[in-house]
Amino acid sequence: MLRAGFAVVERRAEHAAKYFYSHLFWHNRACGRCSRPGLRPWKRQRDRLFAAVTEVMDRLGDPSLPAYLRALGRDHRKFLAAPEHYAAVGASLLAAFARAAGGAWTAEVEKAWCQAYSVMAETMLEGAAGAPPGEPAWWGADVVRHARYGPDLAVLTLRPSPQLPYTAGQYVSVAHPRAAGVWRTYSIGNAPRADGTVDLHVSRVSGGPMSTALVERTHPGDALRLSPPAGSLSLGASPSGPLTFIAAGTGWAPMKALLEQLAGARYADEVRLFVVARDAAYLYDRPALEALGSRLPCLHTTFITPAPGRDPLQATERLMTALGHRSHWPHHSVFLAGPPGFMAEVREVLVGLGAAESRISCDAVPPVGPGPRPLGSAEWLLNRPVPRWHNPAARNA
Ligand SMILES: NC(=O)C1=CN([C@@H]2O[C@H](COP(=O)(O)OP(=O)(O)OC[C@H]3O[C@@H](n4cnc5c(N)ncnc54)[C@H](O)[C@@H]3O)[C@@H](O)[C@H]2O)C=CC1
Repeated sequence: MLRAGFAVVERRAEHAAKYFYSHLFWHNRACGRCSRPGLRPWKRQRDRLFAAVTEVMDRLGDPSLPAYLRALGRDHRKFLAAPEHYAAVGASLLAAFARAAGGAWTAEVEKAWCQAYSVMAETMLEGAAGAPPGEPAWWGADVVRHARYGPDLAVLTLRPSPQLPYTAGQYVSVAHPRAAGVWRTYSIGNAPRADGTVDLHVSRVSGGPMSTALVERTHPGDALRLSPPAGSLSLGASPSGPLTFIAAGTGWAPMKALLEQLAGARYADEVRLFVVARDAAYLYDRPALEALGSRLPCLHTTFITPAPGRDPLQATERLMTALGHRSHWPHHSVFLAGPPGFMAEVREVLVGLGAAESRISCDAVPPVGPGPRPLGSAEWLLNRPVPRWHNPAARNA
């Protein structure tokens, strides 16, 4: 019943999202300043709200749902989310769903949604209350270095205080004083260091407030905020056997962190690395890679870019060819990071080449750019899109 009700609402997602935010801000004007809808395009707001609810719908009945909601609640501490905010959001969400669903929103559907929402909110609050003792809701982090690589790329080195506990491959959400009310997720681009600093690799997204602020308007001395680290991408307790790492664009960041960890462990088995970039100028971290190669002699790196003047996606085609020329995929553990479309495509090809699905590790990343054009209902019915994966343990409203 929950799914049926939501399916009707989803077809009028934009309308429901507009109604939701208007209702929420109208009825809770005192707490609405942090993310007034006018600050962000509706389409993107709609995508985030519905990606989050869709994720919950997809996991209904799945034993992983409570853990997912607890992680979401723990992460929402950075918004200072209190029980009264959950109640306000629930009231507005149900009002918006009822409005969008029209006659399909029966008393039974409403009752089922009320019950489901209160269980979800309680589980999230439980997650918030169960955060490790002493864990702050966010970390302050000073920018100690800001390196630009062309107009659209930067690597920032931050010093969080207190020290941020994390494992190689994890990510954090970032808030910036010049992008009010926005939290965005970035993978940490280094294995834990003795001095506690962390690197974030940022590719500017056109119209993206956070990536633009981080690339263009951030300087040493600026103070950012970081959420608790999250994500399940990891080498595991004792990696063994041949390993393949595939990175596209700034997806290089978590791969670099994992490779640094391997180098620290003096890993000696075969390690392949494919670095894919939209052009040669985006192979921005070659000196670090060379240094890594000298610490990890078993590392074999292939750089892949499109032919000069060709579409950036040609790099993905070239990668596929290169992957096809390699063998022994059933024995390789594969680690993957990059744009969501890239990861989906590569995963499919790897499985076709014989790689074991259970040995392919990646953290899905929600889109940071504008979403696709909303579907018309006919298109929706004929070709219902696969919901975009949203990992709320990390990715934020
Ligand atoms: N943990 C993770 O998985 C991480 C993911 N990312 C994501 O990686 C992306 C990096 O963005 P940029 O550095 O600007 O990369 P980009 O847009 O320059 O893309 C790099 C290459 O990826 C391939 N590619 C891009 N979109 C594709 C698609 N839809 N289908 C197939 N291949 C595609 C192309 O070959 C392109 O040359 C962002 O979406 C970011 O969210 C970034 C860091 C960590």
